Amino acid sequence: MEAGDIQGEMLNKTLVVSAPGKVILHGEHAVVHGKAALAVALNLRTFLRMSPRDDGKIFLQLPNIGVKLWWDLVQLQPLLDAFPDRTELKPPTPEQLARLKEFAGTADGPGEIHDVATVAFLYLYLSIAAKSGVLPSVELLVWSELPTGAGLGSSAAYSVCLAAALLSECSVVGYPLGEGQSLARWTEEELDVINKWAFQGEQVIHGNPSGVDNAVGTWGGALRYQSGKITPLKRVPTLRILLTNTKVPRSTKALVAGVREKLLKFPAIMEPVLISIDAISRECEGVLEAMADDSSQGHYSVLEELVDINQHHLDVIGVGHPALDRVCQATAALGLHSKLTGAGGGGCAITLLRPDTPPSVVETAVRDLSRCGFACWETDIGGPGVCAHALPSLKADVVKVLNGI
Ligand SMILES: Nc1ncnc2c1ncn2[C@@H]1O[C@H](COP(=O)(O)OP(=O)(O)O)[C@@H](O)[C@H]1O
Ligand SMILES: C[C@@](O)(CCOP(=O)(O)O)CC(=O)O
Ligand SMILES: [Mg+2]
Repeated sequence: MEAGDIQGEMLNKTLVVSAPGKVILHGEHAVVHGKAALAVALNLRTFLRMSPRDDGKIFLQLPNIGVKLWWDLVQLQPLLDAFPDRTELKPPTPEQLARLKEFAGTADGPGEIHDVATVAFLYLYLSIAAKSGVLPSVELLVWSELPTGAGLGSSAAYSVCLAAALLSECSVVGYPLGEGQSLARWTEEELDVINKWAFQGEQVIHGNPSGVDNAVGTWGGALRYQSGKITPLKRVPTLRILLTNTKVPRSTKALVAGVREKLLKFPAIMEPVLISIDAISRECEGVLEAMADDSSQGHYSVLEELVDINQHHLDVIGVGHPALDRVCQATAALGLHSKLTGAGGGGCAITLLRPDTPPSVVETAVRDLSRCGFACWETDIGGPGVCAHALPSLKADVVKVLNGI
């Protein structure tokens, strides 16, 4: 395909999309090895604004990580050789990734975080261009309320936003926002397409993702995920969750690779731990369902025990961290129960609160955890998946960032 040789149809208007982060209640890491995970959408989102240009250039701005790049379409066009239009989506090959990394020229740049985000963008842009026959000249700005690299699925929210916007721009899916609407969602079939492409972005960022994070980013709400099968949890009670970001940096890709190594080294020891984590997810799902009809306090004791057991398991598979231990200890001193969430090794922990946990206990927990240098807040869960927005309908601070102010 030549840069000027447009075969497909372009949408050619400004798109604004958002996707939520997530909290994994149970099943992180085990889900990479075919076990079940329970995950819920967070009320913190990633936003993307994409506008057409008429100068044959592509601009990419990622203010969370200080990336500001641009390319000419004629520079990108030769890279399409590495992206044959396949009907079936295949994982990125090491050759494709090496070529994109070399092209992005980030080898002597500010490091892994920037490389990965840029290469994930280029990978999705070029694969969708190869599929649709459209190589659009656009400027993109992606900004997130989520901390990046902290276990709350920022990589998946980033991939979901890119997939939704690029697929819409190249008319692989429709753009659902009509005239006068402030918010709209794609059809179930289109969401399925967006989710599959977002998984490709996660493969670039994580190496070997399970797909749970992009599923929550796409569908929102609460779901059970196992080996690609997404089951919405319809009867989840309103859970109160305290989130703590230890601010210890870590990479999901490295942690997932570490667990795989341990599993290969000690299969007879590690596989039973993963089986037990799977059983915890199933037990938790049963309890959550029972709570929809009966809100007795006994259910909370079981949920708390499951949190404690799983935290120990996650330590055993090597994804704990002293900072996460401090969260568990500080909250245990107040009778609360915590576990890491996401890839661990630092990043975030969740603390389960009961409906009647007194405000004074929550305030003390927040104070104690803040004194450790952690960020800590009570959060809402179960928000919507990927959405298209009219820019003026978003919160003023988000509009400001998306306008590049
Ligand atoms: N808003 C964003 N802007 C740019 N890159 C992002 C953004 N959110 C996530 N990323 C990419 O995802 C990576 C973090 O992914 P990961 O290690 O899986 O952590 P998590 O998904 O838990 O936040 C970042 O290093 C960056 O490359
Ligand atoms: C560890 C894992 O289960 C979740 C990773 O989540 P996060 O990138 O830390 O937000 C990996 C995966 O499911 O792909
Ligand atoms: Mg991630």
